Amino acid sequence: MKYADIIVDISHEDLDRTYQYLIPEELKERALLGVQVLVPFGKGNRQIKGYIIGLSDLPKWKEEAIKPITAIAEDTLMIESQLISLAGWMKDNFGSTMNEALKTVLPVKKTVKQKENRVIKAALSGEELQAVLEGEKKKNNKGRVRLLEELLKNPSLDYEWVKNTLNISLSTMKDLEKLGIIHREASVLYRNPVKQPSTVAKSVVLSPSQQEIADDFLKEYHEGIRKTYLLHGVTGSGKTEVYIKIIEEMIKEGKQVIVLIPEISLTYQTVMRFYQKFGDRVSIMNSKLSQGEKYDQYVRAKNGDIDIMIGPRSALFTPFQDLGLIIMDEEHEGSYKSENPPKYHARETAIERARLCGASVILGSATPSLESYKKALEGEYTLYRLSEREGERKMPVIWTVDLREELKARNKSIFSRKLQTLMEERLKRKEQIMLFINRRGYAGFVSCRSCGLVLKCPHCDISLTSHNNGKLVCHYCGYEEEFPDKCPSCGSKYIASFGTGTQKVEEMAKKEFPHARILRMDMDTTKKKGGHEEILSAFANGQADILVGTQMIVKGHDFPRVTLVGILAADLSLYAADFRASERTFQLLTQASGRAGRAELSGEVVIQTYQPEHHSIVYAGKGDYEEFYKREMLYRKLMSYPPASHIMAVLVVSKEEEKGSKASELLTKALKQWEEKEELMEYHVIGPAPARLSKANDIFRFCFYIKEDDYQRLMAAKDFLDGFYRFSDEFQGIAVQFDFDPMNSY
Ligand SMILES: Nc1ncnc2c1ncn2[C@@H]1O[C@H](COP(=O)(O)OP(=O)(O)OP(=O)(O)O)[C@@H](O)[C@H]1O
Ligand SMILES: [Zn+2]
Ligand SMILES: [Zn+2]
Repeated sequence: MKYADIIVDISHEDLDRTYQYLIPEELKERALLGVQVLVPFGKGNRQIKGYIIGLSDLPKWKEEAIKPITAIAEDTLMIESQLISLAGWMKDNFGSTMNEALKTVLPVKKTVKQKENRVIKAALSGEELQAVLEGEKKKNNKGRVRLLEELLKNPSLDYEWVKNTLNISLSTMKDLEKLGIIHREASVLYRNPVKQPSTVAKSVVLSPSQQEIADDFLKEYHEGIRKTYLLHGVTGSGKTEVYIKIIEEMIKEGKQVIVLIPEISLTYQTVMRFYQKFGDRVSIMNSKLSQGEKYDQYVRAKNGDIDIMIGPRSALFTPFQDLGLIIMDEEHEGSYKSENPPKYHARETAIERARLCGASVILGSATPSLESYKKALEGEYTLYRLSEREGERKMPVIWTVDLREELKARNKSIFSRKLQTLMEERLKRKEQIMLFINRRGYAGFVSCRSCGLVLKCPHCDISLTSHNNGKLVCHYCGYEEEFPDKCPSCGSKYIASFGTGTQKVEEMAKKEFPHARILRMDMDTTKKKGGHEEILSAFANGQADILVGTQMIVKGHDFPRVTLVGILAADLSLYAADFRASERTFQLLTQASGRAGRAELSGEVVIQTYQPEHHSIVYAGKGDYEEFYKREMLYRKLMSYPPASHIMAVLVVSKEEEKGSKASELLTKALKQWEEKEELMEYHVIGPAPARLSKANDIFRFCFYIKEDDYQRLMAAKDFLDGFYRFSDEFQGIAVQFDFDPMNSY
C-alpha cells in the first residue's frame, strides 16, 4: 500500500477525521493497521504521533501535497495499537466501517472529569491547635472556632462536609491555610462500581477432575502454548471454581485477565464470588455504570491498578497492557453477538484479541454453541470436560410430561399432575421452587392443542407466523397461507397462536398454593435499577418459596435450597422463526434444569411439553448434550445452516414500503448479474421477503439471506452489494445492513 490514513487524536469523538500520508519505501513492511507513527503536522510541520487506521493505493489529494510519514514510533506496542488493529479485523470480518469498529474498541474517548476526594487537614499539632482555638474564641470568630474544634477531634475532614454541614466558607478555609493552620488536599478518587463484600470466599478444594483441568491449562501456558480451550462442564460442575483457580495463578505471574459473562448473569452473586477472592484487584463493566464510572475503570485497567475485568461483550476491549487470558463464560449466549454495526461476535473477536497479544482463551458452558463444539471436536480448540457434579451434589432427576395427556385427563391447569404433586411436597419440606416460562420468540407461532402440530413453511422448515391480516407467513422466504380453521393433521378445532405470560403463571400459582410466598421476575418487575438484585437476594434469603420468571432466572444462579424446577411450556421457544430455535430451546431447558439440586439437597425437574418427542426436549430430558449435538448438526448440514455452512443476512430498511421492497429485489438481481459477468460460482440466495419485524418505527424492513460454505465469498458478496447500493440513485433514503451468521432471524 502506498498511503496511510492517520488519526492523530484518538480521544476525539469524530474518528473520521483522518489525514493521509505517504508511506516511504523503507517503512512499507512495518506500516500496518494500528501502528503508531510520527508525522509532520500543521503549518510548522511539527512532529506528532498518530495511528494508522487505514491503508490504500489511491491518493486523496494531489500527490505532491501528501507528506511522508517520518518514522514508526518506538513505542509501537501500545495497547491502542493492538485495539486499532483489532478494529481493522472486525471491519474485515463483520462488515462494518472502520469508524464504527473504532468506536467499539475505543469506547471511552472524551476525558470524563475525575472525581476528587478533597480533605481539610490540620497543619499543626493538637497543642498548637488548642492554642489557636483559644485565641479565635476570644475574637469571637465563630466559623474558625467550629472548624478548629472539629479538627481537634479528627485531624482530617471531608471538604464537602466542612463546607456544607459545618458551613465554613471557602474564604475562611483559605485564610486559615495562609496562616499555616490547615492545608487542603485533593486526591483522585476512582469510582469503584462494586461495594466491597463483608464476607470472605468459602474455601474450595478443587475435585481431582477440576484440578486436572487447571493443571493442564497452566502447564500448557507455561510451555508457551497459546490457544483456545472449550470447557464443557455440566451445570453446577464447578466451572467457575476452575476459572478462579486459573486466574489466581495468572495474576501471580503478573498477567491480567478478562472474564466475559452475559450482562443478564452479571449479578451480585457472581460478581461477589470474584470479589471475595480477589478484592479490589477486580472491577466490572456493565451498561448500568455511568460514563464517569466507565472511564475510571479504563484508567485503572490501563494503569495496572486492577488485574481482572468482569463484564459483558464490551469488557473485551479493556486496555490491559499484559493480558494473559480471556475467559468467556456461557459462551453459547446469543447476547455475545452485537446487534448494532459492527455486528461482531465476542467469541471470535476474543480469539483474535488473544492472538494479537499472545493470550489464551477459555470458553465455558454446560451447553456449548454448536460452533464451538464443532471446532473442539475437530481439534481446533482443546476440549475439557466436567461431566458430573462431585461429592454430595448430584445432577437432578428430570421428568418430561406430555401436556396432551393432561388435556385428555381433563387437567386444564397450567401445572401438570406431576408438577403439582412435587410442588406440594417441596412447600411442605420448606424447600424452594423455580417456575420457568420460556417466552422467547413465542409470539405468533400456531399450534394445535390436541395433537401438538405446529404449522411450518413447506420450503424452510421454520414455523409460520400468524399475522393480524389472518394469514400465516414464512419470514425466511415469504411463503403465505390462510389461517386454517381446523388442524390439518387431526382436524381438531383447538388450533391457535400461542402465548402465556409470567403474570398468569403467578396468578395460577397463588390460586393453587394460597399459602406459598411467590416472587416474580420478568421485564416488568426488574425495570427499576437494582430490581434484579432485590428479587434475587430476597429469594436467596428464603423470603419466598416460589420464584416465577422468564429466561432471566436461569442464568448462572446458585441457590442451594432450590430442589424443584418446573418448566411450564418448553415448546414456546421451539418454533421461533429461526434456524437456531432447537439449539436455544435445548440450552434453556438444560440451564433451567441446572438450577435444581446444586447443594446437598437433591433436585428434580419437570419439563412440560406438547412435543415430548422433539430432539431438543428428549436430549435435555436425558441431559445428553452429545446426542443433541449430533442430531442438530444433521439438520444444519441438511439445510446448510451454520456451523455447517455460513449465512449472511442482508437487511434493507426504508421509510417507503414500495421502495424498500424494490431495493431488496434490485440487490438480489444485481448479485445475479455480477455472478454471470464475473463467471463466479452461483450464490445461494433465499428471499427477499418482508422481515419478521416487517415494520418498526414506521420503517419497513426487508431481508434476504445468502448461504455459502466459504466465508470469504460471503465477504466478497457483501463488498459487492455495499458498493452497488452506495453508488445507485435508487437507494436514496435506503439503508442496507449486513449480518454474518446471525443469532436471530430478521
Ligand atoms: N470442588 C468443590 N468443592 C466444594 N464446592 C464446590 C466445588 N466445586 C464447585 N462447588 C460448588 O458448587 C456450586 C456450583 O459450582 P459453580 O457455580 O462453580 O458451577 P458452574 O459449573 O459454574 O455452574 P453453572 O454453569 O450451572 O452456572 C457452587 O456453589 C460451588 O461453590
Ligand atoms: Zn391437531
Ligand atoms: Zn419459507
